[in-house]
Amino acid sequence: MRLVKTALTIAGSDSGGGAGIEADLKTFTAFGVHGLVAITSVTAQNTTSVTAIHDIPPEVVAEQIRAVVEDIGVDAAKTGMLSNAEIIKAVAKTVEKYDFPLVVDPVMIAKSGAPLLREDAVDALVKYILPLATLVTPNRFEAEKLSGMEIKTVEDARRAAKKIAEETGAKAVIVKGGHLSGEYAIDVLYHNGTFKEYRAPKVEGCTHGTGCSFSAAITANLAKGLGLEDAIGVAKKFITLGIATGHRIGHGHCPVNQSAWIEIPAEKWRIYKELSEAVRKFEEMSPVHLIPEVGTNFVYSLPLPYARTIEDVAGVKGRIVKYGNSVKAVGPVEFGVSDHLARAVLAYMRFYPEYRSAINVRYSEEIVELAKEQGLKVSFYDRREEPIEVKEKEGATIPWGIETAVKRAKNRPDIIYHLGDIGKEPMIIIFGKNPREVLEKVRLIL
Ligand SMILES: Nc1ncnc2c1ncn2[C@@H]1O[C@H](COP(=O)(O)OP(=O)(O)OP(=O)(O)O)[C@@H](O)[C@H]1O
Ligand SMILES: Cc1ncc(CO)c(N)n1
Repeated sequence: MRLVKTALTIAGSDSGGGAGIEADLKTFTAFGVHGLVAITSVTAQNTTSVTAIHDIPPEVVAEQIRAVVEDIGVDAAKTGMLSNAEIIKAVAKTVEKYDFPLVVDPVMIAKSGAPLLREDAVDALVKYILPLATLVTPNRFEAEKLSGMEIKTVEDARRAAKKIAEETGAKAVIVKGGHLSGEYAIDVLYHNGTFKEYRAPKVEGCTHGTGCSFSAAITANLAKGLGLEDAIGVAKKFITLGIATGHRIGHGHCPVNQSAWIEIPAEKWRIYKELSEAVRKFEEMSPVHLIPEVGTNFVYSLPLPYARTIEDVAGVKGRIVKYGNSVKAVGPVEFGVSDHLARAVLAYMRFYPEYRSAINVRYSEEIVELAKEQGLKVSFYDRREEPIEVKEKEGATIPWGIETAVKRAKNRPDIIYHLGDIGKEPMIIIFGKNPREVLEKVRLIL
């Protein structure tokens, strides 16, 4: 028995690695599915344009499908860019022999505006491929073309989805709402005579390859045995995260980040382990005189672009406190449990993205002097200089303070302190790339 599930993508290559086969393979990997490919066309493409297209001979496309189905086996498949009518016919003739679910992304035009399907091939797509589809995933413009209707609202999208399903014989149709206006990205599924809506807040981010990655995510989850509606639900979460966390590369539409789905949980686990270990070592050092009245926290953030809010920063729940002659972590390491120190590290990362860990310790002139003697760079901010608009904005003091201190220093400061204010204890914050480096700096001042 084969333990790993397999998914096949029949699509074009995007040299920019954002859409097409490349997006599909990364998506399959993110879901733990073994990816198989049948390349239909090679495009020279980046985030701004498509500059060349070289179609693969139809018989070679068909042979790629046959080769993997007959040896390895395919649990689910998708089509992307099919480019011309001959490739469409060859693909249809080949896949109709097999019974795996087929997701059809009716790719017509790239985000950059380049046509990826010949005008005269739309009819072939409708005639030969759509009747074989378990699901068709048109965006607004593709759905307009396939239904002959104008689509401006979710209500229009519903009518178009139903019409496309009824006219083409596709088992289900989801009209994607990425290109409709509004606060939410709403996709409308028509399946078994009923409608279902999938909605997510529209996010600012990277949208090259959204359609490919979305349909690949549905395909991967069908391969894993999920029902259609559940597979779409997972894919919707996946694509929203991928858009929000895209790396800003290139000069045009930056690509969806398919890795976020697995990278974030994996990083969180590493952070949990490293920080827990460092907290244990800090307790062993028993630095009672370093613990301020409000207690110490020790934080470690996800890397950028994943570090967005305090929920992305791990800290010690209940902080680290004095306990007789020793120091003790009150609770375990968790994400989202630090407020002040998490904001400080997020603010610091805007200037020094690799410095993701910090600890706060009691302020005293001696500690600051000792740190300087040990060669640590020190900067500070004065809460009394805080502009009124910053004071009035919830959670703005610390980012302002860190920014002020960073800008005041000539070189990157290892330590930032402030002298407190009415009702605010003065404090020292020590920064490092990771908890181990932070602990080394703590040792220097012990
Ligand atoms: N800004 C956004 N915020 C959240 N979700 C979005 C956004 N843009 C698109 N989506 C979602 O991404 C998925 C893909 O939809 P979209 O309409 O962008 O596909 P597409 O136009 O085919 O993409 P492609 O660029 O690959 O051609 C859908 O679930 C859609 O709702
Ligand atoms: C190869 C390829 N397939 C699909 C898309 C969809 O955007 C693209 N840009 N490039």
